[in-house]
Amino acid sequence: MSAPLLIGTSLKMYFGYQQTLDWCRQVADIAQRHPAVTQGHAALFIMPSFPTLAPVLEIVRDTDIRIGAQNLSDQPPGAWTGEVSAAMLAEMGCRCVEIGHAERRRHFHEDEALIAAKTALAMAQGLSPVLCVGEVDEGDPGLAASECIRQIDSVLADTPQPRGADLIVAYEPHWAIGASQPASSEHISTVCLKLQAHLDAHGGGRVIYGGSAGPGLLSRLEGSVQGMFLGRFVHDARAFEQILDEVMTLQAASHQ
Ligand SMILES: O=C(CO)COP(=O)(O)O
Repeated sequence: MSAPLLIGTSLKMYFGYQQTLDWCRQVADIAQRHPAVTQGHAALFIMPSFPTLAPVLEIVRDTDIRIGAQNLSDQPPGAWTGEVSAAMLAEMGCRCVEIGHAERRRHFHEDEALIAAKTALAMAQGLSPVLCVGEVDEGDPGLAASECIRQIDSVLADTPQPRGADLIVAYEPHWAIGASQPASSEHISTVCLKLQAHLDAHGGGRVIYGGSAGPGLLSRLEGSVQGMFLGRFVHDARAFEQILDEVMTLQAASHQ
């Protein structure tokens, strides 16, 4: 059987505390009964805000949903007021962590050296980095892929290989985040296939797409991505279910 499609989301800073827990209960319920998940065709991950990590880990305890943080410190534990270490995230049961999102690069001036340090610490603690890469402005997909490969190589230069499935690269063109619709399917497929070929040749990893993704997109991408990184368009948890329905349809089609 092929590897499960990765279907994940970051809740960013949209939801309140109780709202996050309620939404996670809904998704956990979907995960426990949807055949895409129970038959191993989809693997889910959720990245809620820091204060909700502990109760969310408890909510998903009887599921295979992976929980991750949206950020971590670039430093080992110590005198870093307000920061959260990779070690603590791993200890509490997180299995992945988001690194280098466009919003953190833009608003918090995160550069590649910082993103590389966070990635190395996450990997050392056994957390799967969800490493976000993407071009700033809309343009040629070949150039976009080259820019993303440059970002990947810069960040991963000093991390050990093979990385296998532990590395998730989220291709998120900055211009398609928070937009009314995702990048074109042709653009996404061209870039993601190039990134996947690059990872396959350099230590492994899996490429997923994010940026105004929602129901319907996975089907249009015809197998050119290993999953999706979702935002606003799964704030209604029923959209998660629709996307898992698509996973089942794709799975059935691949056996015809
Ligand atoms: O940045 C994203 C996921 O991390 C995408 O967010 P939106 O789907 O809301 O544009």
